[in-house]
Amino acid sequence: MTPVAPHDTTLLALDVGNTRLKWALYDAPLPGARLLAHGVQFLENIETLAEGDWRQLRAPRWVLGSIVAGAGVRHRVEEQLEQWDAPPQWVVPRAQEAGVVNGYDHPARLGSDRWVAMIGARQRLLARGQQRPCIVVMVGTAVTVEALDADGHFLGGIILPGHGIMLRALESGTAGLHVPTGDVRPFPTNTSDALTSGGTFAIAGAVQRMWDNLRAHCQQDPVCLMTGGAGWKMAPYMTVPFELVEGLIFDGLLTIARERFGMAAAAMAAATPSALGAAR
Ligand SMILES: Nc1ncnc2c1ncn2[C@@H]1O[C@H](COP(=O)(O)OP(=O)(O)OP(=O)(O)O)[C@@H](O)[C@H]1O
Ligand SMILES: CC(C)(CO)[C@@H](O)C(=O)NCCC(=O)O
Ligand SMILES: [K+]
Repeated sequence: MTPVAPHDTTLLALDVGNTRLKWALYDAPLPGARLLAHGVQFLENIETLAEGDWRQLRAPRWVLGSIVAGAGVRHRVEEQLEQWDAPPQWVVPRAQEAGVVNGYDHPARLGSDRWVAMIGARQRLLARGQQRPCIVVMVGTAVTVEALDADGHFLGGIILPGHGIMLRALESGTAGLHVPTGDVRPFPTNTSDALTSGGTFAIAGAVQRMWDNLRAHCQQDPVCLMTGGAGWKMAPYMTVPFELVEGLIFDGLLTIARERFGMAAAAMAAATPSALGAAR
């Protein structure tokens, strides 16, 4: 096992989705921490991490992650982390955390990625003084659209198939549809364009609907933050004002990390001022 330096405050943050694992190493468990290294790996290739991307990595003091893949994947990720002395903590959605109140019927049954992204979104809005209703869109294997009111109450959200799953479902459920990539057009006139546009409009339309629902509920225009690996593909076709933000899940993990490890990190930083810098 690689020992951690006594005053090291590094955090390894993990976002394990249904297709890919995304990781980021930060110099401190705080929003705005310096990013030291990051990467992404398809779930099939998790076994290569310890001997590959993570081989030369500075040993993290803490490991905090969101995971929505199954127990088998979690176990395989944990095996890759064994080289370090930091047992991973996996976020389980609570009734409330970091300024977000969880309106789910069974709070722990909410996907941890959805919870963490909402905490990241809330932190981002508050950091710039915007206390407004917020729609959080994540575009990945699945698509989720969450609604938060101006006080940080998660009112509820929707889950829909991602673009890839929609098209594969059509391909396997019909005789006449295959899945060549087409273009998004207002009035598609061939099968490829019809499929590609259908998937894109389904996502954009779902976001519009949730935005309308939230505006009607709050009597105020919501902010819409969109994240996820395929967010940029949706950007040209959105019908509500939105911001594309990279790494909302990592913002959320840093915010949760501050609550869990911030005190310990501050104490270490006080012992060695150079470790964190005077600004923090
Ligand atoms: N044109 C498109 N518009 C919207 N989404 C698309 C488009 N093309 C592909 N996608 C979706 O993007 C997903 C791939 O994005 P990416 O690999 O970044 O997902 P991810 O965020 O890593 O997923 P997860 O976190 O669930 O593992 C595919 O699953 C597919 O559904
Ligand atoms: C919906 C997904 C697949 C999105 O990644 C994930 O958040 C998940 O598995 N959620 C659990 C069920 C729920 O959120 O209600
Ligand atoms: K995801």
